[in-house]
Amino acid sequence: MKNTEIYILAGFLGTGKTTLLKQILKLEQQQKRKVAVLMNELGEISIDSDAVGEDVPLRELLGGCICCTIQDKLEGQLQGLLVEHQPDAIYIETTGAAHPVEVLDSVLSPLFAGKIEMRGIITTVDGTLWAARSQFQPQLQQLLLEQVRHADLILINKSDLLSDSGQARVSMEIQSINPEARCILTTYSRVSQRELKDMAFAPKRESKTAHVHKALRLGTFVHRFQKPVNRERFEEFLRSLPDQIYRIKGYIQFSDSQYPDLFQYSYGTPLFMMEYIKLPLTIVFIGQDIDWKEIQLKLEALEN
Ligand SMILES: Nc1nc2c(ncn2[C@@H]2O[C@H](COP(=O)(O)OP(=O)(O)OP(=O)(O)O)[C@@H](O)[C@H]2O)c(=O)[nH]1
Repeated sequence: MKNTEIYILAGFLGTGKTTLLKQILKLEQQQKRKVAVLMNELGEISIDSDAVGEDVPLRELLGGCICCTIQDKLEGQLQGLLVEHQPDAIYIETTGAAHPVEVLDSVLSPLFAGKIEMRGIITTVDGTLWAARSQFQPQLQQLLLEQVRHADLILINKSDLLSDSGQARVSMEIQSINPEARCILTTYSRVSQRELKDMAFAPKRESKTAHVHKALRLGTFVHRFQKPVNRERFEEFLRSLPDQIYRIKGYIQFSDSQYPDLFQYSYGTPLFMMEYIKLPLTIVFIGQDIDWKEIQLKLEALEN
């Protein structure tokens, strides 16, 4: 039997990993390959699991990052997927705060020797975020760098939001940091089967494996809305948020709508998508050094 291919999807919060996973699952389905997904999220609840169809075996690691607190659990979940499903490939979507090498370390455990073939690390980079990275604190800049440095395939995503000269500049910078990786400009993480097939795994030896994201002091907060909220007031709330809230996702219902919206927010940009089914109105926040009590009070005020 062929070894199960393993792919690690890395990249900072909101850069397009789940969008990429959806694309890949579609490509794999066309090839009629059997795949499984292991999804790690910092928050205690998963929003992205809906991205994976019911026919794809999915294991979730919630409430921590593979690369430190839940390394053992990753091994257990991976083992479970291998034994129960014997898939052709397993895609591991890491939290945006994960250091790719530390995730790689857990995958390359002797437990899986002879069972898996490590195919590579795919890193998604938000082109606009990269272009503005000098404004971020050093630990975050370091994490973005490490995610690029250790990738085998790099998607410079959200290229629709970059000018032509911006695309050229970001591509050149990223390629010079990691000349061995294939680097492509994408929108909505669109890759071809060929680009995935051509990827060659090449572990990079020297690395700063410090728990970069611990220094980032990222925290998560979950809020469950008890009732619909006013749209304008919610938008006002978003505008009042500190820049260090990197990511929000979840479901929200507005008082002028019959159904909830899937809500995505990365670096100040909100996106709403109507969902035509009733869903638990839960949203997850990820940010750095945030006074979550204050956020909670503001959210509760929206419901009054
Ligand atoms: N304009 C634009 N938006 C994009 C692109 N790719 C993804 N997005 C949007 O960016 C947001 C984040 O995308 P995700 O795929 O959820 O990002 P992620 O890396 O999985 O996020 P986390 O799981 O929170 O780390 C979503 O609202 C996407 O629709 C792109 O190429 N252009």
